Amino acid sequence: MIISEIRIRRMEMRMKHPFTTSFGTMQDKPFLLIEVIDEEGNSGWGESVAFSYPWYAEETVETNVHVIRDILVPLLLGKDISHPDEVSEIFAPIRRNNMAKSAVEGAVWDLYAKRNKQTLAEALGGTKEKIDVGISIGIQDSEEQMVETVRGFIEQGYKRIKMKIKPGADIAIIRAVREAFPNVPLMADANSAYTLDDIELLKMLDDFDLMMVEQPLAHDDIIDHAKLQEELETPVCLDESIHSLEDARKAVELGNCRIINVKIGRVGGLTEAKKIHDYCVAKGIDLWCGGMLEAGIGRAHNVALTTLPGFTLPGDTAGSDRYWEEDIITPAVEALDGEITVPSGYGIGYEPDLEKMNKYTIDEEVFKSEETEAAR
Ligand SMILES: O=C(O)CCC(=O)c1ccccc1C(=O)O
Ligand SMILES: [Mg+2]
Repeated sequence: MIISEIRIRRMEMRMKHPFTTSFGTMQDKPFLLIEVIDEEGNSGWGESVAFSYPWYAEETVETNVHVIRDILVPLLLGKDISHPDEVSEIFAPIRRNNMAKSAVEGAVWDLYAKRNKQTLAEALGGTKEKIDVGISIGIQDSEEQMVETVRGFIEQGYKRIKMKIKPGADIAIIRAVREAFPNVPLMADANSAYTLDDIELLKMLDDFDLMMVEQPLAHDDIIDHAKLQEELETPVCLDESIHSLEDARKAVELGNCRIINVKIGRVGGLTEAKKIHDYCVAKGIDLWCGGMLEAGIGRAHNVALTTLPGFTLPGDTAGSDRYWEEDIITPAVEALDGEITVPSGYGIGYEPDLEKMNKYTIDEEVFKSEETEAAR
């Protein structure tokens, strides 16, 4: 397939509720959608998961616009691609900028699956018809409020509860939730808010039968987490530290974690995510698919990835209604009793709703290959 046209759409949506992590609070969500069009006029869609502020990773919406427009589009436009894996090879000389790469590569995966009359899940080698999902809950104002918020999501059927924690909002909150719900699968995500100096506090996590603690230490660490894991019964899960298969291999070989949260954007795309999957299956490391508060396109990609058999634990891919008044795909992603039914349509399997998309579009830049321009 020939990559004839690439479009960058700047979007701006507002989440229903603010989301608070150890870094701060988010509610407005600017992001990018990438549409890749082939010589037959088929299109595939990808979403950049970069935020407007570089608190989670170094990329931002603006760095993604620059890297996609000025570097990735010129590398890809007009190329004849037989498989999306070739996109990561074409992008390999560019260091990092994984969310930018992933947004473009994801659109090519969707396009490829559509051309092959396959679901994206099938194109990736996925096997599940339904996926188990959990929920990620931001830091709340009080223990009571956290308990009530957790109660609401348990009633909706979510299969595991993740709570954000930070110094000063950790043990007491976890204890309150565990006492209220003795049997619910529970975990905590620190988004790098602790250091090894906090080891005595972190060891207290072992009292609450948590499934795991996610990224307790520095975002760029793969040494101290091993020291921590030695001291903890609770499994450590890495999120921010893992950008590639190589990072995953080093983390596992050093004993940094027993579980990995895979985010497509953070690792540079579906091809790399699949490599991490295959490695972790071989090593017996549990996986789950993380979230970046995505709108429909990114959410659909997460659903497809989660159908791979190594995604053994419920992920953060909740239903669209947890985030948005209205999503930009039809149907919206629906979580029923903690499960999402994988759609059967080709590609991502959800239709982009252009009317709704346009409503939240700030602007669009269109790039056409020379052949496409000449044919007009
Ligand atoms: O519901 C979601 O999409 C995941 C929410 C979440 O935990 C999160 C949201 C934004 C940035 C980082 C993280 C994280 O997993 O650390
Ligand atoms: Mg996390």
